[in-house]
Amino acid sequence: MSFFKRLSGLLSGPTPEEIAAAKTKAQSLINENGVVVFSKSYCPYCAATKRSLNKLGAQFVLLELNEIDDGRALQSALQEITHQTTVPNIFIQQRHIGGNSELQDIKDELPALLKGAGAL
Ligand SMILES: N[C@@H](CCC(=O)N[C@@H](CS)C(=O)NCC(=O)O)C(=O)O
Repeated sequence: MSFFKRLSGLLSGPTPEEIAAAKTKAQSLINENGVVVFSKSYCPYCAATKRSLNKLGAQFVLLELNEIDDGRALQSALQEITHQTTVPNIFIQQRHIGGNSELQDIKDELPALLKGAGAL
């Protein structure tokens, strides 16, 4: 992508077409994987989520939205799908868990959920 297209995207935000494409991508990722975490690499809540999942030895698909071209479009798409505006945005076996707080709230049932999702 050209520098100017990237800069104009940063200033104006994602287009409806970009959000629609991101929605399809997010939904496919969610449908095709046991555990998906939409994250930002500098986010402390995301770090806590990744730490918890890694501690249990879980396999998960991780997207660092601040590091990919369609990250902002994906965040808007996720907002439309889940009504959640923040990261981490976590899915286990196609179920929307929520953010890190919600993940920590279900810590006790997490190993069973992860096993059911084929992530352990
Ligand atoms: N209660 C939420 C807090 C998450 C949160 O505040 N995340 C920040 C990043 S550290 C966020 O998404 N801010 C808005 C943004 O980055 O667009 C959780 O436990 O996941």
